[in-house]
This record gives sequence, C-alpha cells and structure tokens, in this order.
Amino acid sequence: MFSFFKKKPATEAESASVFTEVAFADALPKVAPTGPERPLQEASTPPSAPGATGVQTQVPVPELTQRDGAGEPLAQPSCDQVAASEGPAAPPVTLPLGVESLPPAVSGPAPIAMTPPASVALVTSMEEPPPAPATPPPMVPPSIHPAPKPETPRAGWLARLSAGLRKTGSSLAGVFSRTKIDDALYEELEEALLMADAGVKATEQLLDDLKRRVREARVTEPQAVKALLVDAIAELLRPLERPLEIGRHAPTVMMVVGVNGAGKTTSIGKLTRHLLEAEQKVLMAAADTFRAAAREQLAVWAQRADGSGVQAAGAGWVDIVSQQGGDPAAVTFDAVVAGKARGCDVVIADTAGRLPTQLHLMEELKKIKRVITKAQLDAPHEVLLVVDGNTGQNALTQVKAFDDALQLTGLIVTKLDGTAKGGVLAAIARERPIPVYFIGVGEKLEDLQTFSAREFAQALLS
Ligand SMILES: Nc1nc2c(ncn2[C@@H]2O[C@H](COP(=O)(O)OP(=O)(O)OP(=O)(O)O)[C@@H](O)[C@H]2O)c(=O)[nH]1
Repeated sequence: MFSFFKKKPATEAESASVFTEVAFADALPKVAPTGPERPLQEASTPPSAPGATGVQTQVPVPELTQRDGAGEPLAQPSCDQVAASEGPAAPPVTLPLGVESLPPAVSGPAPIAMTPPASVALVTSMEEPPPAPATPPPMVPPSIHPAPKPETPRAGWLARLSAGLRKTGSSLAGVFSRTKIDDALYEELEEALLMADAGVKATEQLLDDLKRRVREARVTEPQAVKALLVDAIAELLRPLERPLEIGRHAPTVMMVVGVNGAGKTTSIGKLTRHLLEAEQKVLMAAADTFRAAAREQLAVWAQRADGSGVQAAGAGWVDIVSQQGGDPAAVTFDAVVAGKARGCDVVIADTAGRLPTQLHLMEELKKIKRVITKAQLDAPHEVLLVVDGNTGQNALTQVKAFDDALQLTGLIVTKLDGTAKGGVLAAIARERPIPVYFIGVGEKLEDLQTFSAREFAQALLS
C-alpha cells in the first residue's frame, strides 16, 4: 500500500497537527475516461522566452521574477501573506478511497482555470505568458468501470522486494541453519551483516541487541534467533519509518536531488501519479534544464496509464514549468511563485543528477534551495534525496554529503528489486537517520511504496 498524510480541514480539526492518511490500494484507480486517451498537449503558441520549448499555457502566470543585484530573485511574500490578502478557502473535496481531503490550513487562491482531470499541460518558465482561454475546455465526464481485480498486489511488491534482497536474505538466513547458538553463529552473522552493507556500527548494535534478546527470551534454537533478528532490525529501522505529509503548507514545496540515474524523475513521476489520484494540484519544475527530454520524461510519467487504463478523476491536475537551457534556480523560483498564484497543493522540483564531490554543482543546489525560500518563506518543506539501493555503503556516503549540504528531510530508496543488499538502510538508521518516505521496487507505478520497517526487516531475512 502506498500512503502519505494529508492535513484535515480546519473545521474538522483545529489543530494543525492532525493529519489523515491517504492510502492507495495497489491496484490504483477505478475510473477510466470515456473518450480517447488525452494526449500530452502540444505547443499551440510560440515560446515566449528564448530557449523555451513546447509552450502550452492554460492560465496566465504573473510576471514572476524580480531579481536583486546578484541575479537572485527577490523574496516573495509567504503563503500566509498571500492568503491573508486573498479570498476564502476553496471548498473541501472528497478523495478517492473514502478519505476526506480538505483545503490546506493556509489556502491560496483557487486555480484560475482547470485542466481536464489528469491531463498534462506544459508551461514554460515564463517571462510573458500568453493569455488564458476565455473558457476552459469542456470537461468529459468519466465513466466508471469496475475496478480490475488486483492479483494480490501487496504480496506482489513484497515478493519483488524479497527477491531483490535475496542475495542478502539467503546469506543471513543461511546462518540460522546451524545446529546451535554459539560464538560461531554470531561470527557468521556479523560477516553476513557486513556483507549486506549494514556497516560496522549498525552491525555491532544489531549483534549486541540480538544477544540481549536471545538471553531474555531464553531461546535455544537458531531458527528462533532469526525471528529475534527480524525484531532487532525492525526496531533499528523504525526511526526511518515516517510518512510524507501533504497539506500543511500551501503549496507544499519539495526539492528532489540525487546522483545521476538514481531514479529521481521516475520517482517524482510515480509520486505525482499518486498525488493526482488524491486530487492534488501539482506543479513540477523541470530544473534539470540541460537535459533535452527532462520535461517530456516528467510529462510521460505524470500522464502514464501504466497499463491499467488509469486516468485520474476529479480535481487533480499537473502542469510542468520548464525552460530548456535556462537557469535551474530561476525555473524553480518561477514554479513556486506560479504554484502559489494558482493554488497548487504541491510543487516538486526535479533537479539534475550530480555527485556530491562536484562542488560547483552542489553550490547550484544550494542556490536552488535559497531561491525557493525567496519565493516562499517557509519553503522548501521537503528536500528529498533519491538513492539507488544497489550502491551499498556508497548510499550512506551520499546521504551524509547531501545532508551536510542541503539538510535533507527525507529519502526515497530505489531499485530494491535489483541486486540490492538492503543492509545499508541499517547503516543509514544508525548513522544518519533521515526518514525513508518511499522505497522503489520496480519501474511500475505501484512499485513506489511506503517504507515499513518490519516489512523491510522480514524481506531482508526471507
Ligand atoms: N528496477 C528499478 N528501476 C528503477 C527504479 N526507479 C527508477 N528506475 C530506473 O532507473 C533509471 C534511471 O531513472 P531516472 O528516473 O531517469 O533517474 P534520474 O535520477 O532522474 O536520472 P538523471 O536525471 O540522469 O540524474 C530508469 O531506467 C528507471 O526506469 C526502481 O525502483 N527499480
């Protein structure tokens, strides 16, 4: 199951700390459009800025960027300031799956014009936006089709996770085929944990904890020790188990970073599809401005039916701000400003991949983070690092380096369906416990899953 947390409405819960879980069945949507699949809308007007490509604008976006002497944009008012000067909150909407969604605590203006649900339109990082159409295109009422029967989907992704971690699992599990609990067993276990990339500190902690549990439970069978190791690993990983919260801010601004090929764009695409299903209004910033097809890749993912005939129903929509060859910080700034002006729920900036050792590129990320704060004073609310689970201890190195530079708020660990050893999560939990919001266990939409410490521990030892 995939889930994130969304704030309850002020009328229902005055406290800003009350969140409701928005959970997604693994076989996602139950609604399909009647008409032909809406294609990605192509450019209908010439680019407004040099280098801008594929412009399709549905709403006017204000002249966005005022810059200071250093070329960085000037600070913008916070959402609170914007909200204070603008009208009442939008009415509550109902989420799929029977979860009530509410307007954010601080609501911005309602979107000026709504795209048909789940269509993807492209918006360039604009200097001069073309005028909005007088009337929005007619909405095509979706027809309801019976939901396809999921073939034990949860078991499916857990099986993929277990298969991906089998390399680790079989060597860890092999330890417990010994006949008695003795020093040799613990030594073999230590070796297996180190081989699984758990690192020295986490391995030591796990062994100490396990020995204590064995003593307290007075177990005598090696197989019983295996169950206790699952408990010990689950406890160690528990601090990483935290949900992503959406709805506390208007919009929630996320910045996504990582090395090349870690799975940033794919994960953003999957997350966006889930947000669309929850009728969220999402604005993506293609801040990887030197990648030729960055915008197209985001758009394809955001629009993807993923073989299940899915199109999001209701009020969710997604737009993309991009400017080929432009300044990544400027594109991101424009996206945040536009996201506020258009009443978006979430703004996600997809940044170019880079190694933490490329200091000038790390400076570029810091600049992107700074200008986001100028566009919205309390943002970014999430700085997410996407790490490839196959990279072993190198993943911990990446977590530390990106965290030192950007103060990460969350992780997405991808490719755990591959040859990942998985133990590195124990090392992360021990040495830099940053929440793992999601794990990726494949290339399909449903393969982005909420992280569960116990499930992960079980998969590691299966
Ligand atoms: N097996 C598997 N493949 C994945 C997963 N997540 C992403 N991928 C694949 O990894 C490859 C790279 O993904 P991208 O999303 O392009 O990575 P990126 O971090 O945006 O790459 P750059 O923009 O070049 O830095 C693609 O082929 C994805 O399909 C996963 O969880 N499992």
